[in-house]
Amino acid sequence: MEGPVLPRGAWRRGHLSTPVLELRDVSLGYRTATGWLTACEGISFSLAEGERLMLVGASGCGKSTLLGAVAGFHAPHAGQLLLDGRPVTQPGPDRMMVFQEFEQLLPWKSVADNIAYPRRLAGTPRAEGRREAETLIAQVGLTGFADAFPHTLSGGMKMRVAIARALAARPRVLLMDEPFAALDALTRRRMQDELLRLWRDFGFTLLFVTHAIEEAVALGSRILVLSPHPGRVQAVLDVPDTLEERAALEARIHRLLLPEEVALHA
Ligand SMILES: Nc1ncnc2c1ncn2[C@@H]1O[C@H](COP(=O)(O)OP(=O)(O)OP(=O)(O)O)[C@@H](O)[C@H]1O
Repeated sequence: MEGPVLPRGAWRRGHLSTPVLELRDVSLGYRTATGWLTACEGISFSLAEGERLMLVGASGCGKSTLLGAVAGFHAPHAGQLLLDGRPVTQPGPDRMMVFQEFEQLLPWKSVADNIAYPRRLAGTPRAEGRREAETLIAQVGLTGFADAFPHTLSGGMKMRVAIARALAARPRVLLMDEPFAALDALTRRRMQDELLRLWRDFGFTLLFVTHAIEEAVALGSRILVLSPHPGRVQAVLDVPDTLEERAALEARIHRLLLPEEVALHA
């Protein structure tokens, strides 16, 4: 197989010590029929180039809202949200999002055209976009499917296309919102391994939402644990290297997220 057409760190810009993403005391919420609903509050963290930060927390603690704010879909109610030191004000191809839904591809475009689409929008010539797409197709294990249409693919294959499309845009941060939650257990495991392999190839910066603690420990370099609704930062934990230490970290996060259940089993 050809080497990555997008070499490791191709879309890197800043100095290594400058955070790619920084949240300072960010609060987010929604105006509802009955008033203001705070989704999460006082959130501060920064994400360095090449880091893999996992957001975990109970359902409704604001994980997707937080990711959506980084994507530029919601403005903070309070605080600052900075990408490369500049406030995020709108969505952009520098923050590509991969969702859980299988139907996130353009159904009328082939696999290659879906993957090339963000680059085409950015003005990349068709032939170059196609060449990049074909290399990415090989890298996500879909050789032979460049001209297939999304409806002919399995859920796992669609997810591979969505990841390749996001990487094609060379985002400053790759945003993933429970991307593997709808896959069967085996495919999910395989996709987790593939994501780490792609990360080793490309060195992208990752912000990943999951409520699966094992997935967070398997994929993250750091884990941010949010408290239940409205979400606040409960802990930010480095993921260690050894299996024993990782098992201990999983147990610790379980205790943080499910204190009652742990007490029941004590
Ligand atoms: N469009 C919306 N309008 C009003 N309230 C919303 C909207 N979207 C989310 N919320 C509320 O904001 C809070 C946070 O929701 P969010 O989806 O961010 O949580 P989450 O941690 O991602 O949950 P889950 O793990 O179940 O996906 C919840 O109380 C939810 O009901």
